[in-house]
Formats: sequence, C-alpha cells, structure tokens
Amino acid sequence: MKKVEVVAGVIFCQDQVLCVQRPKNKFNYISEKFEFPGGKIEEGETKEEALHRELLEELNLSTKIKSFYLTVVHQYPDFELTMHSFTCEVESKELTLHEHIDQKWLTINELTVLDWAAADIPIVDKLVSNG
Ligand SMILES: Nc1nc2c([nH]c(=O)n2[C@H]2C[C@H](O)[C@@H](COP(=O)(O)OP(=O)(O)OP(=O)(O)O)O2)c(=O)[nH]1
Repeated sequence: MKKVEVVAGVIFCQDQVLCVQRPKNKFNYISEKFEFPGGKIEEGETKEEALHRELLEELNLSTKIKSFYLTVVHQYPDFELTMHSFTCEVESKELTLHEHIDQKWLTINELTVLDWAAADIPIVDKLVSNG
C-alpha cells in the first residue's frame, strides 16, 4: 500500500481558521473536500520548511508556524496518509488560491459544518473539544 506523508497548517487569523476546498478529483473521498492547506514533504526538508513552502506555493501566504498540533494516520482506499498538523498565525487574510476552489475563514465552533477530508476529522475534533 502506497504511503504519503504530508504537513498541514491550522492557520489562525485571530479567532478564525482557514479552511480550503480541494478541486474535483477522480477519487471521490478526496474530491471537493475541505482540508487544512499543506502538502508533501520533499527530500531534505524539515516539516516546518515543507509547510512554509507549501503555503507560499498554494496560497501565496507567509505564515508564522507556532507549534506542532497533531499527527493523524488515516487509511484511504488506495493509500495510507500520515499528516502532521501545526498551528500557524497570520495577520491578514489576504491570499491567492492557486490550487483550491474555495476558502472559508471559520471560528472553531463553525468548523463542523464543512465536508472535510476524512483524515482531517481528528484535527477538527481536537480543535472543537479544546475550544
Ligand atoms: N495538504 C493536505 N492534504 C490532505 C489533507 N487531508 C487529506 O486527506 N489530504 C490528502 C490529500 C492528498 O491525497 C494528500 C496531499 O497531497 P498534496 O495536496 O500535496 O498533493 P496532491 O495529491 O493533491 O497532488 P500531487 O502533489 O500528488 O500532484 O493528502 C489536508 O488537510 N491537507
């Protein structure tokens, strides 16, 4: 089974969190789902370097990475995903979507209304239960 390792940012602007929507995909389970932005770690990169690079590439967003949040291991039908999440902070919500089709800035209590990628649910649950 293929294994994929990614980093993702739980990006806060004051009390709101950035949620981004993936484009249509042949795999239903990931198609048009919301996620925390990020991507694959390249060889020789630390997790933080990878996250910083991905957020710049995907969103043109320069973030301050605050701390490690949660690692999720999730079995999708065709690969196993290991996702390391970090809390991040931005002062402005200004960004450009290069790969995603929509963005929402939501308070933690609003996060559960979205249709999240399954691997993101433990992160959403932890955010909600920690208030
Ligand atoms: N970045 C990110 N990826 C997630 C999350 N949740 C989740 O299931 N994933 C999955 C979707 C993808 O299969 C994989 C991340 O890959 P990616 O976004 O770097 O790349 P991709 O597969 O869309 O495209 P590619 O780089 O292979 O061309 O992890 C999440 O919250 N953030």
